[in-house]
Order: sequence, then C-alpha cells, then structure tokens
Amino acid sequence: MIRVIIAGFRGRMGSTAVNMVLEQTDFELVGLLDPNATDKEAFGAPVFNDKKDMVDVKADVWIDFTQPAVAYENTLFALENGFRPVVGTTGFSDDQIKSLIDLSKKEKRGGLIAPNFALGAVLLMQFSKAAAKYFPDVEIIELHHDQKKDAPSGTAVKTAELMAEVREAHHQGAVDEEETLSGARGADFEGMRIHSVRLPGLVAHQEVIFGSQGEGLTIRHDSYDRISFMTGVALGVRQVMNVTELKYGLEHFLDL
Ligand SMILES: NC(=O)C1=CN([C@@H]2O[C@H](COP(=O)(O)OP(=O)(O)OC[C@H]3O[C@@H](n4cnc5c(N)ncnc54)[C@H](OP(=O)(O)O)[C@@H]3O)[C@@H](O)[C@H]2O)C=CC1
Ligand SMILES: O=C(O)C1=N[C@H](C(=O)O)C[C@H](O)C1
Repeated sequence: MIRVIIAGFRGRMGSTAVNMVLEQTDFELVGLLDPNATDKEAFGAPVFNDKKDMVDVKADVWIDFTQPAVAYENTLFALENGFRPVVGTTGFSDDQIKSLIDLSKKEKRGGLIAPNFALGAVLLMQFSKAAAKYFPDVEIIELHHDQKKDAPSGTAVKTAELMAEVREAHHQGAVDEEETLSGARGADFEGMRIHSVRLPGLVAHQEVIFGSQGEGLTIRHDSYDRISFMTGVALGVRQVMNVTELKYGLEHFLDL
C-alpha cells in the first residue's frame, strides 16, 4: 500500500485527486490538509489545518494541489519530514526547484514537481521542443479558467524552458515594433512571447504556434476535465517510490 496525504483536498484539483486515490487498490488515503477545513475527518482520513501537526502521520507520498504562494514551503516540509512530494501546484522559481532537488538528493528521497500531469500536455511540450529546433520563431497562447491565480501558467513556462534548450534566444517581431497598449505583445521569455487568456468555461488549454518562411505549425492540447490530470498523478505517486531524488516534469517517468 502507498500511503498518501493530499494537501489542498477541498480545491478543484485536490478533490479530484481524493477520488482518484480512493479508486486505486494500492493507495491508502492517510491525511488531508486544508487551512480552512472544519471537519476533523473526511473520506475516512484525518483532516489537518496546519501542516506542522502532520509530522507524525505515517505516509509515503504528499500530493500537493494548493496555491503558488505556499507550494515551496509545502514541498520543503514534505521532503524534510519523510514524505515524497508529488506536486502539481505551480509558481516555483528556478532557484526554488534547484534547492528542492539538491535537498532531495541529500535526503535520498524521491519526488516530483510536474507543471502539468496530463499526458497530452507532456507530449505537447516534447513535440514543441522538437519543433523549436527547426522553427525558432514561436509564441505560446495558454488559456485557463478565470479563477487561476498565476500567469503565465506553469505549463507555458515549462514549454518555453524546454524550447529554450534547443533555440537560441532572439528578439521576435519587428526590431522597431511598439506596443501602443501596454502588454499587447505578451510576456517575453528569451524572445518567445507568452499570452495568457482567462475566461469562465475554460479548464486548461495551450497552443504553441510556430512560424517560418511560407509555413506555420500549431500544436494544441486541451484539458476539458480535471480527470485528464489523474493518470499522471497516479503514475507520479507510484514512480516516486522507485527513485531517490526529486524530478521536475512528468516526462522523467515516461518512455518518450
Ligand atoms: N500540475 C497540474 O497538472 C495541474 C496543476 N494545477 C495547479 O494546482 C494548483 C491548485 O489548483 P486548483 O485546484 O485549481 O486551485 P483551488 O484554488 O481550487 O484549490 C487550492 C486549494 O488549496 C487550499 N490551500 C490554500 N493554502 C493551503 C495550504 N497552505 N495548505 C493546504 N491547502 C491550502 C485552498 O483552500 P482555501 O480555498 O480554503 O484557501 C484550496 O482549497 C494551482 O497552482 C494550479 O495551477 C492545476 C491543475 C493541473
Ligand atoms: O490552474 C490550472 O488549472 C492549471 N494549472 C497548471 C499550469 O499552471 O500549467 C496546469 C494546467 O494548465 C491547469
């Protein structure tokens, strides 16, 4: 049995993850965290309001779908207290990811931070990296529900990071272009522009648009339902049991 804690269990993703964990015959839900929960128990597991009260919970994995402001401190807490983090929460800085990987190696503890657990989104990122080698002029449009706290999305940032590995940084668009309305050209990641759309009705979507001489290429992924992330979360929970360091990106556990 893999004993699992879920932080953020009342949220959109956390509640979907509760259902997923309860459905797996090799997972056991052993703890739930939410600062504003009033029940002492839910889904047969104890509920905590403060992570400091969870140090004695016997758990193997800490699933985290909370919010960007607490993602780093929660992951640090998990690693320091013997829980393997499987984190979907976004908003980590490069330095934070690096320091968490260093700590996990020191502790010899497996873990995963995945900006996107949907298998199609992971493929989109890999395909985008392959395309950027030959199509270095590229813009990202990410589209999400209007309650999302961070922009750009973690997926858009990771996509840009992967493309930056094979693409030389350069300015895109006219050298003398001018924004007559501030922000019109979006965020700038080494010259790649990232545009964030927030609308009710959306879940999570991304287009990566490449342009070249006389041709274009568009790669798109859609999560229509949060169930789309659960295959990846379940895979992550099982895989972190077999490794001794924290990985950044679900691709590390896929045969690509
Ligand atoms: N990697 C992936 O595949 C995916 C990642 N995400 C990311 O997951 C995160 C959560 O998204 P979503 O579920 O939509 O957000 P929600 O706002 O629906 O849920 C977040 C939950 O976390 C709770 N929370 C806040 N602070 C803490 C804390 N310190 N400890 C425990 N729980 C806390 C909130 O409680 P309260 O409301 O009471 O404050 C809320 O219930 C976001 O960063 C999002 O970008 C989302 C989808 C997929
Ligand atoms: O907030 C969301 O909903 C999502 N967040 C992640 C991100 O920022 O990339 C993953 C997915 O896009 C859904």
